[in-house]
Amino acid sequence: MSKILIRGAKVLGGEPQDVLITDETITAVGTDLTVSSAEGAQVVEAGGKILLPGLVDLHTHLREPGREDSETVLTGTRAAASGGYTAVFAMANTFPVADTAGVVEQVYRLGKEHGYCDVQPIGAVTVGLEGKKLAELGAMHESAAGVTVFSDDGKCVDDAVIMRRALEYVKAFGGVVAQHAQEPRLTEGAQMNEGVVSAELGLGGWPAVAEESIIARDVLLAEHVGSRVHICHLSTAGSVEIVRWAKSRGIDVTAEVTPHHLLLTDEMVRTYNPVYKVNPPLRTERDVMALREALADGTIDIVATDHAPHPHEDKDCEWAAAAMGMVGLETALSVVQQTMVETGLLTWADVAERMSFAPARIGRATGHGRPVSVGEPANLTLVDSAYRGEVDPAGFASRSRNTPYEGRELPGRVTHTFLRGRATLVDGKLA
Ligand SMILES: NC(=O)N[C@@H](CC(=O)O)C(=O)O
Repeated sequence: MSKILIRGAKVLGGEPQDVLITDETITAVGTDLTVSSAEGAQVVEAGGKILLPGLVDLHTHLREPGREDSETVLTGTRAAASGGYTAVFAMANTFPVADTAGVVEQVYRLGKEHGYCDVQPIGAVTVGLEGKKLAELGAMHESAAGVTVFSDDGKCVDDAVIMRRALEYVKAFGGVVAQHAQEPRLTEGAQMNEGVVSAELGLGGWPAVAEESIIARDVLLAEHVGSRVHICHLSTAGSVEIVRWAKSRGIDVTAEVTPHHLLLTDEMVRTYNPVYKVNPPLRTERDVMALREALADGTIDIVATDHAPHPHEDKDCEWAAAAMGMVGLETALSVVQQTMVETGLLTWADVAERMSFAPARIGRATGHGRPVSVGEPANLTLVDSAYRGEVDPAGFASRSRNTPYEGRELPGRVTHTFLRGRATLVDGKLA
């Protein structure tokens, strides 16, 4: 029997408590466990630190199979553990595409084998992400991977009939379609947010309406068929308004925002540094403020990283040729601390809701996003919120280094992560 005592941590940011883990389970939570049941336990001194439920990322690109030069299930789940995650949902835009039971089972098994973080594969909505023909959604759901989230992320399911059918199909087993909202015709040749900066730089603009028009259509489709839709990476103030309206109407919609859309704006593109090139693009200060407010008031349900690793050669080139995407697993919590907690918009308990409880609910991740209480699986994250330090990508566990935060000071550091009672991260080092 293995026992770990986490001593004096502020559980969800509240009063200091001791938390006892026995094997895989939380077996005691209280103010002084040292004398009683905790005898013989290995002690983790956590005075002043915040204890959260293990984080859950609904939007991670692990790249395996096919682009192991940028990330693998092993390196990606090590990055996840470093960032405090105990479960990640792996996007389907791999090579081959995760559009069959075979591919999703492979990704699922790799996650289990490596043991750093649970991997829940996301299945493609359409065969080959081509938007033409529904993939085998039922077979992926019934496979060992038990897929519940389907997405063509990287591409939009732009055909309204295909989207309708997908929504109808997943309804039968309580699944959800996660839409990458990007009207393709409106974003042909787009390189950055359409606005003042794109006009000045002479780069192809990506209008907000390309995102908003798809969200408007899809919440109406979800209402029409009585199904559940999730909107990936909201990036505009208008998208927030549409989701707010849909929720007020009782439509079953959930939405995510990435850490980078809570912090960075299209002003960064003036550097022409492709590290800032991402899909959806960085928007304006007004959008950033609307996204923060929406995450605070619950219009946006969760923070999801959209961790999109790319090798050096795909990013270290001219803007137009560069791949889109940023890594995010290892900096997400720090960015949320800076933009949402230190601004007074969220408490740590709210962070637990938006980065663990709610994503686990949306994706039906069994055993994750559970309260820190007796009898629950010990999936936990310990955060030193007082820490201040510059981001050094050389220390990343991810195989890729395409972070927009290199050299930037960010607050907070995950010191320990526990996956079912086993430490995957100890004192900031992978176990
Ligand atoms: N978010 C990104 O900028 N990139 C994603 C896919 C995508 O959404 O384009 C990727 O897979 O690299």
